[in-house]
Amino acid sequence: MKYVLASASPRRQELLTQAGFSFDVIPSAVKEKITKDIPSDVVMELAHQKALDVYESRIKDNPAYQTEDCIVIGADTIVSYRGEILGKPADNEEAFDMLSMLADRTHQVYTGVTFAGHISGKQILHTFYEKTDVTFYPVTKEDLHTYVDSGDSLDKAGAYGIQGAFAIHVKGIEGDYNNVVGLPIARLYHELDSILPKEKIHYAF
Ligand SMILES: Cc1cn([C@H]2C[C@H](O)[C@@H](COP(=O)(O)OP(=O)(O)OP(=O)(O)O)O2)c(=O)[nH]c1=O
Repeated sequence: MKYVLASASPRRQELLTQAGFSFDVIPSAVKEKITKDIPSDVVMELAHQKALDVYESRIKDNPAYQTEDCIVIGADTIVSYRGEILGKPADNEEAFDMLSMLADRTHQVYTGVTFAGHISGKQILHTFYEKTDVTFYPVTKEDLHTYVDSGDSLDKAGAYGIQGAFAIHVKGIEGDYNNVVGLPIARLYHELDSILPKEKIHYAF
């Protein structure tokens, strides 16, 4: 079994490696197009676009991937607060505004995941999402500025990384921590398990 991660995110690569998978990395260059408006649909739509883009442009007709079963994994993460969808902030000002809105409240983090590939000659296309609730303590303006000025916000949905310095403001979470970081690895394993014969899921441990 060959796995391909359709992502440039170092966090997703780390999580998949930690879980014992070996895989190639082929980031998707697809121009993401949102046509849905509820968060779970948006992340599934974007994960689908990323996985399918890599599968169709780099895998499907590539002889190097024809001799074996292959699954491309695409993922997308967004933050949602009261129906508003927050992706990556455009600049520090937007990052500050996002974090001001999220401070002292509970918001949701959604990650969508798509498997696109071929197993025993049959096409596979499978998508799911996972949701985690995250609650922040109240955060002073000064602390928000310090964090945003560190530059950690810009490549992250909702303008924070739970795995970094912003962890000091996280009061609690309900659900899968890894889902917030960008890949719900336990759900991913169980979804693979639900669509593949057990002997086909090759991982290191
Ligand atoms: C909320 C949160 C998000 N993030 C990250 C995960 C994702 O990398 C990023 C959301 O952007 P995405 O568009 O989901 O992913 P990406 O652009 O980083 O990578 P690719 O499209 O190539 O797969 O935010 C954290 O690292 N920590 C957090 O606490």
